[in-house]
Amino acid sequence: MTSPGKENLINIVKNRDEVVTKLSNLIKKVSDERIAKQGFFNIGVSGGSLVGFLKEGLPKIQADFSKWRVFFCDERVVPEDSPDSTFGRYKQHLIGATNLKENQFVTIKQGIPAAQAAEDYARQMPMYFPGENVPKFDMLLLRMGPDGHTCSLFPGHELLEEKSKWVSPITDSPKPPPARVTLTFPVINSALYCVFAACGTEKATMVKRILVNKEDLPATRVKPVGGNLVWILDEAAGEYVKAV
Ligand SMILES: O=C1O[C@H](COP(=O)(O)O)[C@@H](O)[C@H](O)[C@H]1O
Repeated sequence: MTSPGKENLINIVKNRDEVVTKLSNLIKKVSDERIAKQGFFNIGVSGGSLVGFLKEGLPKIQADFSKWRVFFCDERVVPEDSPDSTFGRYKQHLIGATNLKENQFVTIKQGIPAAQAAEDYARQMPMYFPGENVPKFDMLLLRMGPDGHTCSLFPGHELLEEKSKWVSPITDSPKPPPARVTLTFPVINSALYCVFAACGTEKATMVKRILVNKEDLPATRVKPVGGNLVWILDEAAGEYVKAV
């Protein structure tokens, strides 16, 4: 059961194709609502397998992409043409496949140290979130790594406790590459929608630790205050979880 206007917290669908479809339809719905209300849609995207989901799903939806402003939940401090560059992968797979243009991506500067890149990214934000004490994204598309990390927020790392910065550098990421820039929890938990999409048996145990056991892991700390938290899982990833 869902409350009116609220999304299901946990959605379990049959397979990866249905995850992609459900995710894309939710993005379209929220994009339409936000554009009708404010004239634009501020979305934050993650890297990893999400790029593949969006590459398949977004070309099939009729969203007004011209009104989108695309930010990065995290980014690796590497040249844009590196296979590790999240922007590089979106540029390769989404621009052209959708009506999104390169200048709609709010990118993280490369060729400078992570600390400066994080400052520069944070400095760009007020332009897109005028008058907001903390940027309130319309939607953040998140992933969960095998250790429970999300964005570039890793288990046990001091960045989990960051309370004031909107964006932080990290230079000791346990997952390579080590230098990255990430949104912090104050921003993540201010979003209107935080959406995790995950597939496959390899995610099942970590999904259980987060959604059933509620262990204190980075992905468990995603709890948007006054917003919606949505998980979209296939049957394999959701093996130990009940849809609610
Ligand atoms: O390094 C990263 O990994 C996580 C998880 O990615 P996935 O491979 O499990 O899809 C991702 O959320 C993050 O953006 C990325 O930098």
